[in-house]
Amino acid sequence: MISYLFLAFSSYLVYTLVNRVISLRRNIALANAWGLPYVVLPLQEVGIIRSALVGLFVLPFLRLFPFTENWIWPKFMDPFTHWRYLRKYISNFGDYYVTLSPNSFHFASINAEINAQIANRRTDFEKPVEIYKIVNVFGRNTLSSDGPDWKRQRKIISPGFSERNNARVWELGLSQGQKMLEYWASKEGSSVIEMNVGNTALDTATLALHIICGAGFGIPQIWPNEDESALGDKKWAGLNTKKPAEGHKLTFKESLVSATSPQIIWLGIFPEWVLRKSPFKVHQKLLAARDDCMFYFKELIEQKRRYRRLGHEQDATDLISPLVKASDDAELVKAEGKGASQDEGLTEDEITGNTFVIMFAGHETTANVLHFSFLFLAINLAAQRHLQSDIDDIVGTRPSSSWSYQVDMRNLFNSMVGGVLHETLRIIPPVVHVPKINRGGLKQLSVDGKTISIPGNGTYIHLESTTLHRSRRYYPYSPSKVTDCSDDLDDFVPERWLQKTPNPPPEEMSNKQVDGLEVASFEVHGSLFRPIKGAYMPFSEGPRACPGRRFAEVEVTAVLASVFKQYSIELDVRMWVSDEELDKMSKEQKRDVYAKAQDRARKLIRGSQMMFTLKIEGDQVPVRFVKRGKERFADLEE
Ligand code: HEM
Repeated sequence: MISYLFLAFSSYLVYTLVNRVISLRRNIALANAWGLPYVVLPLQEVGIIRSALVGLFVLPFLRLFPFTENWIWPKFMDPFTHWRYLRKYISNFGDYYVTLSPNSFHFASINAEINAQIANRRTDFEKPVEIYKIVNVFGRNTLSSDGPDWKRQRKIISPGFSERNNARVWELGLSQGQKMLEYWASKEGSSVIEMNVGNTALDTATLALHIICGAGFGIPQIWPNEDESALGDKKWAGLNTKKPAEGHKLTFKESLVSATSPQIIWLGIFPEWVLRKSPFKVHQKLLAARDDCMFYFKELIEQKRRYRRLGHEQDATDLISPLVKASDDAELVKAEGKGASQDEGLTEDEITGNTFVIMFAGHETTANVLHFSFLFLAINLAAQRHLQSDIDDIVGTRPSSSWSYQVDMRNLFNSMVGGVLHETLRIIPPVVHVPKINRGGLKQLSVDGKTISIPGNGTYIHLESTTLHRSRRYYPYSPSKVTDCSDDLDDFVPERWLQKTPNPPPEEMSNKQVDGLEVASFEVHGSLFRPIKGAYMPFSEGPRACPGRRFAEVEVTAVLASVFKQYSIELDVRMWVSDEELDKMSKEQKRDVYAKAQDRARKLIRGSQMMFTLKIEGDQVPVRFVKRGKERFADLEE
């Protein structure tokens, strides 16, 4: 009996092995036939969970064997190889290449011409929605849909991203920037002159959450040092009070924080009924947060409905009211017997799904840009001084409460403030690559005057932003002042975005609408360097580009300008010397100690890990915000 079992098992193994060898040879032949440079891998995975498993188990296992250090293929098995190794290994292959294994054929591009074609041919190159299932925990949504389903949802959410909404983001960005400073000043050991902040990521996350709640949902939020009376008549139990609504464990803010944490991955691994029976606290806490969050979403949606019924619809500038309106209008059409409402509205499940996705996609991304901008400016004091001088030139001595969206936003965006925003997104984009899939037949693309073919039948495509954004082909550069590299494309140099002559308005801006959105006035006749199409991809491009791009740009511009108008940021060097010791130091000694802090901060930023977006895990970079004029390292500017 045992020998029969053994025979059956060995036959199965041999069959599988032979099959794999045949498909690998076929994939290699395909790559050769189409002249695509390739790397062979034993396996490659896509999707948040599967690629996390490779990153957490397979690669660390290989690293246990020192002889694998010089092997190239494990580097390409890393789902985030472009961030991890930047240009190091990719440069062997040129602007595009294929990674293939017995059961997969993936195409990666760091070429602007290719990216622009792929991103704009939506039906040829679809979104691999199966890898976004995890964001369906609150219902179906635009991020995880494709085809007509996506088109319908996108048409409904887009009008919310209007100039009226951007203006609201502007006001909130300015006021929340101030409130974050007040919160820091209120903490023990800090004052309005000098604030110690151990981890800016936590507070930029709170700030971004407040802005998405305020401008996205119409629910103002308060900082821990603020009193609920600051909410005036906009105080709603649980939605923005310090205590949860009756019968709930968490407030809206707390439940949002949990529901968007990496723990959410459990809901993608196990069905809900399994998690409900799980003895682990982490699973029970996650489900409780999910349930509370769903309760608050429903409350919020009901609130928008009531508001509409009271006839206040015209005043609504948030992103959720258009979803509710579309669903109510479709219901009305249905009730009147005029038919096909499902082609126009959203189901209740889609309203909660999209509410969550707007929050999820818009919160952490923007918070990260602010966090890394702060750190880069603390490292690069000369750039910070240039930023402050531009802010002073634009807003003078006017208080931030009087800065206008129409004029000041445009001017700040086209100055070093916009330079810092673009440079941070260039170096460390929160979304490191844009995935696509070719489900159909062979597709042709033109590149550098040649035609290349992309095989079909489920070829995954990765448009890799981190390496693309470091290409000498697309970005102005000079020799690095930080390393011995002959270009500074790995360094934070926001000045590279400033140019003397304004750009002509881009083609699509001359139409009244961009992707269904109103023209954003601050980009028309902008003077910042404008990379060619497909070369700058933090927000993706084409019909599936981020609808929240302007929301994020306005938010970051407002917060940076309001903070740096009054304060400077410096790395906290107390890990090496006390304040008293520092006061007695010569300029050279101060330069040395600051260099240590810069070096440590650069290393920690480079070590950022992908947890939905790039984040510094573990040790953080402590900083100090000091009133302008009170800087300790003002004389060190490079
Ligand atoms: C710096 C901040 C941001 C970055 C870097 C960013 C980046 C992106 C990228 C790359 C995509 C395309 C993803 C893909 O195709 O796989 C995307 C989609 C999306 N983003 Fe953003 N985003 C940002 C801010 C925002 C904000 C503030 C909002 C909302 C308030 C938002 C809402 C969305 C939504 C709803 C989608 C899905 C669109 C669709 O598939 O139709 N994003 N974002």
